[in-house]
Amino acid sequence: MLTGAGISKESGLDTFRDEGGIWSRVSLEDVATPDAFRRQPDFVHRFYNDRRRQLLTGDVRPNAAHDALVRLEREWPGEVLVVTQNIDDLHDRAGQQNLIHMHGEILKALCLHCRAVHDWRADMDTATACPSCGEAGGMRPQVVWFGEMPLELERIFAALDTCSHFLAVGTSGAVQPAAGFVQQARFGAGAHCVELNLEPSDASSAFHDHHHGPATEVVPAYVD
Ligand SMILES: CC(C)NC(=O)[C@H](Cc1c[nH]c2ccccc12)NC(=O)[C@H](CCCC/N=C(/NCCC(=O)O)S[C@H]1O[C@H](COP(=O)(O)OP(=O)(O)OC[C@H]2O[C@@H](n3cnc4c(N)ncnc43)[C@H](O)[C@@H]2O)[C@@H](O)[C@H]1O)NC(=O)OCc1ccccc1
Repeated sequence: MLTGAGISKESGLDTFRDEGGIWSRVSLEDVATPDAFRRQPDFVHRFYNDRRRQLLTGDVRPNAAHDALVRLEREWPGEVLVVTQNIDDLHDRAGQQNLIHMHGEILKALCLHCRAVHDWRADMDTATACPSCGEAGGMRPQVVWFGEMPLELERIFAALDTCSHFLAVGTSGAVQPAAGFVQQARFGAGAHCVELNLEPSDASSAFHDHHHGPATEVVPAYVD
């Protein structure tokens, strides 16, 4: 199972490429690359502080699509792996167990001095000190930026090589290597591939079946 920003849209979190999406307000080169963080760390911190605060406001919570994937996992214990491109914690809060955040988590922080990773719910800036080494100026959100290696790719590729079903939920298929997972599942493992998305994605042609509509409708309908 691969999920993207579309699964969290109905929980009140913006997607990236849709009308009025995040990348229509700010360019990814200015906030989601290592170079941007070197050039303008305070601007990057403000971007992630805003998204972290939005996630922690009470009215953003898992929706019926997140809950349906938890039911699927309970129905097929040990058989379901959810790989999310999302840095929010909605799958975690819904109770998903076998879950990989391949692009990191906004509620975690990484220290560039000592490489420690900490749970993080507060704002962060260039003066923030690392709870482990005490150094300031090296704290960054534990998220994967463009040009950086996604997390747990070995575990993901191993699952893609052996899966019988591959479902993609709420993703545009615009970003690699995630956008290529369907080809790997279909042609590497012979998996049956299903797209659950508001509209056809850039990778639509690689899927056997398509169920287009809001995630809170098409995911429970497919799972139950
Ligand atoms: C822009 C793109 C061309 N760039 C890339 O793909 C680059 C590589 C690259 C550079 N130049 C290239 C040129 C050609 C090809 C590739 C490249 N990729 C990388 O740099 C990656 C790292 C990329 C990670 C960047 N970080 C993110 N996020 C975390 C940060 C943050 O969040 O701030 S990416 C971010 O955008 C990606 C796409 O977003 P989606 O989740 O799909 O959201 P989007 O808005 O696009 O679409 C929403 C969809 O939902 C649908 N929808 C909307 N509402 C609903 C609804 N209600 N219900 C259902 N569906 C809905 C919409 O219809 C739509 O289809 C996600 O991965 C997301 O995490 N690293 C890497 O390649 O390392 C080396 C490597 C090489 C080989 C093997 C391994 C490693």
